[in-house]
Amino acid sequence: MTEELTPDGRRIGDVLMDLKNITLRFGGVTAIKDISFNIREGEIRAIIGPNGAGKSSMLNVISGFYVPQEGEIRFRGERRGPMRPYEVARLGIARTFQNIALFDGMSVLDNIMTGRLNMMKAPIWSQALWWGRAEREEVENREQVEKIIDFLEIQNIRKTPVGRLPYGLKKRVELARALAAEPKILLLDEPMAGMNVEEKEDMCRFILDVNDEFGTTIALIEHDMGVVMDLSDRVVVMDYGRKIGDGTPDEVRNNPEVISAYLGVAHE
Ligand SMILES: Nc1ncnc2c1ncn2[C@@H]1O[C@H](COP(=O)(O)OP(=O)(O)OP(=O)(O)O)[C@@H](O)[C@H]1O
Repeated sequence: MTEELTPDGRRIGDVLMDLKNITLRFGGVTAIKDISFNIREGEIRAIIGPNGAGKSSMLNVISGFYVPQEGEIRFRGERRGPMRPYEVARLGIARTFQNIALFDGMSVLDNIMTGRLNMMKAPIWSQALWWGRAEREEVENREQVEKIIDFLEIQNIRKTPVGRLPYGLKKRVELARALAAEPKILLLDEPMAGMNVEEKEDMCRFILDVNDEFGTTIALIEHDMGVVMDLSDRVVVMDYGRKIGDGTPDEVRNNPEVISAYLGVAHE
């Protein structure tokens, strides 16, 4: 295994996911054009670009939700074919959504527990009868969920129905639910969208802490350039479905094509 230390002392390992020559079309629209990049173990990888650049499409390809017409995806060196959502979860990929997708009427605790559903191994009859393995699993699930609740500092709202929470906390609960699945790769779709400055700072801290404490690899899409540059180890820049930049935040910041295509637009 190759391992590198980042300037702030975090460990970045081998390539975890390798995407080669990915092309994705919707009818006549080519959302992704022949893009290759990889995600290394332990890193925080951002995908940025102007509106319509193809970022969400790319996140959906990574998560297995979209199957590209061309190209190859390897996860831990193994070629990944089309998969069902539960197979993706079993592989260790979890995500949050741009528009929060929680159960408003359910408590914070119950919402986070749903993140563990894919991990239940006991057969349904033993779950129904509450015996042996099912009971052990339930205890394990609760322990893991409690750990995450402590970690994300949401103990005081554990019984609150999610619908009553302010936006920033809902986003934190969504992060908690994704973490409950103990993912190898966590995909975050605009984790800071709609947040005020304080909520953004909290979210940034939690993302860094998750990466640090659990060693979770993180891929994210985010419009807030300050956040992206602060958080990420490497950044892929997309424009009109093409990749126009890929590198450290500094490399990307100084890439002329990126400046004209994206940063230029953002500062107009
Ligand atoms: N399900 C779909 N059906 C048809 N076209 C789509 C679909 N999803 C995305 N597209 C098109 O693919 C292109 C890329 O869209 P995508 O949503 O991936 O971009 P984006 O960079 O995430 O944009 P934004 O920042 O506005 O969310 C756009 O032209 C979009 O209209």
